Amino acid sequence: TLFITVLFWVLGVEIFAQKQPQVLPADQEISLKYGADRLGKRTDDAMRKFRDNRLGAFIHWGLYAIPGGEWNGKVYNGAAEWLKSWAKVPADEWLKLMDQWNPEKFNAKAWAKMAKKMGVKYVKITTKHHEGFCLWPSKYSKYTVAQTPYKKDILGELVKAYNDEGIDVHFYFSVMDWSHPDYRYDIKSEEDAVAFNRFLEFTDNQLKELATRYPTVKDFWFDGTWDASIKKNGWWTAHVEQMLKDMLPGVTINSRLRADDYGKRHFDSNGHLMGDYESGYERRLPDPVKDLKVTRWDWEACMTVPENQWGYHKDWSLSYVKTPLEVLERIVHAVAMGGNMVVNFGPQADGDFRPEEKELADAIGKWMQKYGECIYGCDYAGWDKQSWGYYTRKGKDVYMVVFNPPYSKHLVIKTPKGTKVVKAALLDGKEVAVKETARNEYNVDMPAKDPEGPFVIKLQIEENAGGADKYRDALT
Ligand SMILES: C[C@@H]1O/C(=N\OC(=O)Nc2ccccc2)[C@@H](O)[C@H](O)[C@@H]1O
Repeated sequence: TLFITVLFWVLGVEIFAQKQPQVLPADQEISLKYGADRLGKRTDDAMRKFRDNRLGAFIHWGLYAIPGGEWNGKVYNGAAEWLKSWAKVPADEWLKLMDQWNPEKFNAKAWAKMAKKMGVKYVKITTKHHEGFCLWPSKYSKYTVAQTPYKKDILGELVKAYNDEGIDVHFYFSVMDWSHPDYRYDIKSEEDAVAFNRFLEFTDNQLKELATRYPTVKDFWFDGTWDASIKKNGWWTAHVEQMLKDMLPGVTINSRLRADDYGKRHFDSNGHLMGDYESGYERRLPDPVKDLKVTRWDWEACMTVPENQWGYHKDWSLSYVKTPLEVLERIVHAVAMGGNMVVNFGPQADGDFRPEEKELADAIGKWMQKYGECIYGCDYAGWDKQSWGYYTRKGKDVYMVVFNPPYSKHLVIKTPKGTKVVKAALLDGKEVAVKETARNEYNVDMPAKDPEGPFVIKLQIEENAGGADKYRDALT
């Protein structure tokens, strides 16, 4: 009996183990059925709009906003949207929070106006987070807004309000669903496999429901896809990407959804990006000197204002809260490296925003109003990073976004070979002096009047300017 038991256990583990790729010479690619289906950046209009939008906002709103990080009198300093996990609350007890879901201050039009004033071009909304509570009246779950005192379709109200303001809507969707009895963290038995296949069908149905009910959605941002159960079902992640693209031509899909034949995530076993843009830069950014590889593909970063709070937490004193300037620098840093930035908001349970978030939206909006042309439609300039700040570029225009003015009063520029700086001016047209100091090196003067905050200088350049120059390299 023992032998049989061990045999079955070994077989079981063997059958449900993650497939491993054969090892090949480095230059040889392995054949994949569920790897990247495209090499290089997408060049269609829908992707161009995704890229040109550059600045987005995240909305993390769910039952977790009600307790706001506190459970049974204990405040947890972990991410508030994970409180169910920190406080070890059983799903049925957690979902009883639905009886209190009645955001009497919720006004979708006011949310959309706030986003418009902030200058975001898109908003990513948590349709369903890990807790399994749906902001839309899904017919595949009993844990939705329809079964709360609020009753109405919050997601539908938000999609209309944002779209009416000309703001694109993206859907955050957590595959991991703590409310669903068929969710599995791993597949270790036939029973696991049967249950999880039921779960994948349920998930397909919810995704088709979202795509059908809200056809103006421009993007699906998948999360909750790191468990072994998903990595062992790379085929399903490829199927979901294709299913949504068939239903909504042009829709964009993030890399975090995807796992290939061997469970490799984001980048397949041959190193190619899956999905339409990399979504690994969460609360961190690529280094502007060491990580220039990211300029080869589309990517989108997302960030929290406290150190790590996506959902509403009642006590922001528990961690460092970024100032508007620190948020702004991250936005510019992302665009300067060819990426998008999504700034997170965690609305209160009553449907209003906390004062810090309203002040942040206002401050960012004021800057974008004045300097947004160095963000929207801009990309990596390809020039060496300097200490005073960041370059962005749009066609022939190169922008200097200055965060750290030097005591020398000169902003040093090093241009690529064959590129000359012809003129430099503030965005109001006022010129600032440019002096060539060496081959491909210039000093740009700080403006006479201190801009009192991060500001932009627009450069007029001449590329492939040939001809000998007066400089001699040192003979070393
Ligand atoms: C945007 C955030 O996304 C999450 N998790 O993200 C990740 O786990 N990110 C991650 C994981 C591994 C590597 C890089 C990023 C969620 O758990 C969290 O509540 C929030 O919705």
